[in-house]
Amino acid sequence: MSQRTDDLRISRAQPLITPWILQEELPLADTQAEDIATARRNIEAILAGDDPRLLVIVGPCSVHDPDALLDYARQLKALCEPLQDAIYPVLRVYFEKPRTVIGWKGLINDPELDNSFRINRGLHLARKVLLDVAELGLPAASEFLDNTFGQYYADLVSFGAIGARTVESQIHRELASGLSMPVGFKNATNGQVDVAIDAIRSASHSHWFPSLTKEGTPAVLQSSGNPHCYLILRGGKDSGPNYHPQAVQSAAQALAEQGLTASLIVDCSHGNSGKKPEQQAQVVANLCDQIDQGQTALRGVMLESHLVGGSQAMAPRDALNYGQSITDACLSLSDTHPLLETLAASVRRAR
Ligand SMILES: O=C[C@H](O)[C@H](O)COP(=O)(O)O
Ligand SMILES: C=C(OP(=O)(O)O)C(=O)O
Repeated sequence: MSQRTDDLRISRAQPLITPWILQEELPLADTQAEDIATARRNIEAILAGDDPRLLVIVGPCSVHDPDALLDYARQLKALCEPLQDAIYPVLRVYFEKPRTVIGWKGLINDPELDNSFRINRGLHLARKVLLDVAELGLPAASEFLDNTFGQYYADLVSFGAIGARTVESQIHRELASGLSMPVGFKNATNGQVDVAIDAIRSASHSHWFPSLTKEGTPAVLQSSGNPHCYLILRGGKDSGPNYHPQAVQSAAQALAEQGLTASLIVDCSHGNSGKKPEQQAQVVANLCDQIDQGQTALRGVMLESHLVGGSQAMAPRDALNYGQSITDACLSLSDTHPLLETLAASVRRAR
């Protein structure tokens, strides 16, 4: 045999379920499909400035325990009911975690949290969680990281995010150009905002790119371009937080200079909180001042919040605290509630 030159570093290959089979097993009911289409339209209207409410994307950094997520979702929904005239809550349901170096990559990649990497089970669980969230009547937001996993669950997502680590990736811009929901692009981890604006411009165009059909066949897809792409300010390593009035105004201006809607979402966590969950409250207070002062470009906020505040180290499933993050530290839901009320009060005053 001649010298082998291929797959030298692939030690295993396992079958992957097809999107079609997963969707057949876990179908989206007509009522929930209507709800998701309505939620996407509502989010688009808010971000376009046609609906005066504030988009609030709130929930755990990542889903590791579907029961705890659903528990959180039920409680969040009840807390937001009296605030519905002013804020539009969307649950963070994040399954794909982009890591700075290494670490648990989320429920799809390793659903048992034990390095067994049962990805078929992870896809199954992710779809089931999203169906349960849809049945509760809450729209879901999720980050798309793998460029094929969306085929398994994007039909259940009302807001998509492209993260700070992939905002400059052409593959992710192509993916966003074909997604059926509004998409937010984070500024880069170093704080650069212009790359996210480039991403919005790129994703608004049609692209041809390789992907997977629902039947699981490799295919070249042509997208039509996504006209509902928006900027998410999340702060950065080099330039620090970017939620304060000057940063928001300058981002709004940079968008307008490119002929884009001056509309943005501020992520109160990540680089804007230095990953200290309690700092999210200060960011919210500052954003409320900006809303009070008539900053209309500010149309959404993102909060990382779970049943229990803080975070815990990865451990076997039965040794974990219920309802506490195993990725970034979160605010507790009880500490999140007053922030939601404050945001709603500001929106009512200003709009
Ligand atoms: O949102 C989650 C994290 O900030 C992101 O996945 C990076 O995490 P890491 O720096 O701990 O790898
Ligand atoms: C990974 C995330 O954020 P960022 O891309 O801003 O680091 C996230 O929102 O989970």
